[in-house]
Amino acid sequence: MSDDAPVLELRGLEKHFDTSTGLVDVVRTRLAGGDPSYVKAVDGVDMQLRENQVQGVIGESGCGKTTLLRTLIGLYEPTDGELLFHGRPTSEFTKEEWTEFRRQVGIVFQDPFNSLDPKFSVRRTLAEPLEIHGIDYDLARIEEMLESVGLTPAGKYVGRFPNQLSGGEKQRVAIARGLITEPDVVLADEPASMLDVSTQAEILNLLNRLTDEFGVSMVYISHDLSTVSYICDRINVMYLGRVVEEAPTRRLLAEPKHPYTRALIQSIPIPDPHYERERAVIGGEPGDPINMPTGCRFKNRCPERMDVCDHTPYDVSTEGDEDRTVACHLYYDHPTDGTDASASADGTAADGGTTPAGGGPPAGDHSPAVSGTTGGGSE
Ligand SMILES: Nc1ncnc2c1ncn2[C@@H]1O[C@H](COP(=O)(O)OP(=O)(O)OP(=O)(O)O)[C@@H](O)[C@H]1O
Repeated sequence: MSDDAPVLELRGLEKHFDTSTGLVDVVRTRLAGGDPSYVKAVDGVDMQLRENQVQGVIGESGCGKTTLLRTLIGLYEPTDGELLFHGRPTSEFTKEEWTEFRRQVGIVFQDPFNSLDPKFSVRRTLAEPLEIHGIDYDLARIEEMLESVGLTPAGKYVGRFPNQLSGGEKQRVAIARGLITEPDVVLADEPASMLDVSTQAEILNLLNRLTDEFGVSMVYISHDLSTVSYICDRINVMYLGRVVEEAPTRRLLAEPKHPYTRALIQSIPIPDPHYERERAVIGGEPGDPINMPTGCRFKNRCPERMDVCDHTPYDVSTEGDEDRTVACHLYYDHPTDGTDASASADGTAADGGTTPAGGGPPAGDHSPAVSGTTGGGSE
């Protein structure tokens, strides 16, 4: 495995679900001359998780976050694309490599109330992954781990069962379980969302500290931009199965590019009654992941929709400095004669004359088109 490769890398990862309910359904669809329909839950995601980095994935319900996480864990086989761990494609893993992968990738689930086995004491909960992976341990190792997650004195907790723990304590046990095999990566699925606000803050602070202390990288998924912003180094904004913007957290918050990201940021509540801000409303419904809209998937809800958005899928731009990407036509020059705008991504047909639908200002008034853009959409 390559040393300078990202810990985890996704290349065009896809996970589509067949919506046919059974053989009869498939035969009926075929007889009617149709093809089976698929839910494109994850539809071409690229991401790199570097050592000691925390990558956030944010998006509203149904955008594909959980499916992405389950595919990363290996619970779902990708429909297409590749998942690489330390530079090696998981599709080539041997049985032994999968076992090692499972040791190296810890998971913290959203619901601490259901993710712990009610019949297992805290001691057994932490001992189980060590035993599965044939790692020698003693009680001191378990107690040390409990102390690390703030369950002190550890002796008070080892013999307890989940029903004797508060929600926050349960989540600390779940985090301890995720870290006890000393993984390289932790995948966290909204680990604070089911806890009360003060406990949420404690769990976020704990994760922040532990990723530093244990030197682990983390993918943190949530629908809540404020928690993601708090804990993540970089943020991936996901919409209908795709990442539409990726940037370092600070840059994404200070200068969001994609209209969807801007709306997400404007909808974060500010706990100050004297502060007035125009709250963004993301009108309309997200598109249907079975019948994806042609062109841009966000177009029906986008306040900056242009003609080109109707027929050409997202382009991806690295905005010149290679440190962030945005998949939006606002960052390209486009021809005005209706030809496929993806041709402009290489700069050959650029004219800068983008005309927003509905008579709005030209795209350049919002964000000038940039050079150094990469290829067109892939639909
Ligand atoms: N096993 C499945 N079979 C068919 N469709 C599925 C399956 N799992 C998820 N989906 C669909 O895939 C899309 C993405 O779902 P997913 O749960 O990944 O989104 P999400 O962003 O995690 O949403 P939430 O925040 O509500 O959990 C949804 O349209 C969902 O209905």
